[in-house]
Amino acid sequence: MNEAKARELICAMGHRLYQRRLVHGTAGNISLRLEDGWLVTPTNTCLGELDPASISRLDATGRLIAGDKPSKEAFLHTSVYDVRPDAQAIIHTHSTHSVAVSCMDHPHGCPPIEPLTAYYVMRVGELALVPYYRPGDKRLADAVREVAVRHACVLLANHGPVIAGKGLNEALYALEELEETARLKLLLDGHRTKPLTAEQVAELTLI
Ligand SMILES: O=C(O)[C@@H](O)C(=O)COP(=O)(O)O
Ligand SMILES: [Zn+2]
Repeated sequence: MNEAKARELICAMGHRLYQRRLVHGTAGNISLRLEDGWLVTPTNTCLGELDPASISRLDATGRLIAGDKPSKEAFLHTSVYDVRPDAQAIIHTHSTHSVAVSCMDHPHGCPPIEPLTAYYVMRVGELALVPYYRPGDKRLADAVREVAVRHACVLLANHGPVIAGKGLNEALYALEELEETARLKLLLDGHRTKPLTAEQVAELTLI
């Protein structure tokens, strides 16, 4: 993709996330893969007010070659691109309901959100949970790398979601489905629920 166009797309996506209240303040970051590196949003920037010229341009080794200082999670984005050749875009947010679920005590080995609906399974698949590390910690990027091989959607404990997609729109739609299903999970708290069975999940495919 043409770099100028990619810069515009990142700014437009930041604006959409902000308008939809999926990000607030300066939380979250967005990246887009280029042929020889990638673009990532600058650190400490409001995603609703991005300037195309300030977007950080990193080369294939992760070195900054243009734009402002990159997101502190640039390593985390690289980890995902390294292990998911299909991923062209990544969105990380602190979307409220997803963060709420990320703060719950999940039994070891259980996904943080059960397969409550078919659409959740088709858009998000099985959500991986990564233990808490300080934002920007290299260990966080390493932990994400381990699970991103098998999971396009990852939830960082006490932090928020990281979503990889074939494009920015695909990542956004998965993020929105995750956020709405996290809300459903919280609404269902205290109610007897009946998630889909393994057989029902198996007949669904990610779209
Ligand atoms: O939670 C954090 O601090 C980061 O993961 C984040 O969301 C924003 O960091 P920058 O992209 O460095 O602004
Ligand atoms: Zn964050």
